[in-house]
Amino acid sequence: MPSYKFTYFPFRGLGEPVRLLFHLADCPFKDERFSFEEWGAVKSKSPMGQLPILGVDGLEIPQSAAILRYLALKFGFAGKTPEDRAWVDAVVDRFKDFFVEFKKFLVAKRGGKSEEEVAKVVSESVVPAMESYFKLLNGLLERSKSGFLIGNSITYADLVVVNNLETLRNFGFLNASEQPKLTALLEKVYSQPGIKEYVSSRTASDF
Ligand SMILES: N[C@@H](CCC(=O)N[C@@H](CS)C(=O)NCC(=O)O)C(=O)O
Repeated sequence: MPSYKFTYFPFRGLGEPVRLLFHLADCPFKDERFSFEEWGAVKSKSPMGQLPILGVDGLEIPQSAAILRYLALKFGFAGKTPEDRAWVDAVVDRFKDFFVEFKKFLVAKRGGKSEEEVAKVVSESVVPAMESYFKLLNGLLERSKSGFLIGNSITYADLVVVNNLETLRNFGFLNASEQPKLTALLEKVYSQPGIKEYVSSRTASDF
């Protein structure tokens, strides 16, 4: 088995789905978490100037979605058919579209903007983007026989979506009574062997 090292910051962000995938697959890896200072010292030598980065026997692979797709194909969580794999990629790409809008909220909130400015970002960017994104996810779950987003078993699309749903829940954008299907997906993914133990022991982070 290759030696895996996964490097990201000490929060969930774009890195946590990869950590969840390693735990789901029960595959050992070095979970390296850089402070911003540690990252600053090595950023210029990194492949694309950003984290996360996956090390595989010394080879560095950047970009969260590329890392997830690479590992999920190896571990069997990328979708069982070519069509399912295409839809898994499509859902992750759709998440990225949503995240462009949602990130505006995180930047405003963490950048010390006033309550009014944050509220403007929420009403102009987050709420409209969330409506269409949630509509897609609910539609997939309505048609799903497995309770997962695509096909008959868990895929890395579920991990990406659920990690972000937790962030949305932490900031008050998701509640169980309004979004029962999305909440059920979150609970189903978090109850998977490997993930369940990891989630119950990890350090909580808002995002
Ligand atoms: N498209 C990239 C985005 C990566 C990204 O935005 N990384 C941020 C943290 S979430 C980062 O490295 N920030 C520090 C920096 O740019 O120096 C991916 O999905 O991996």
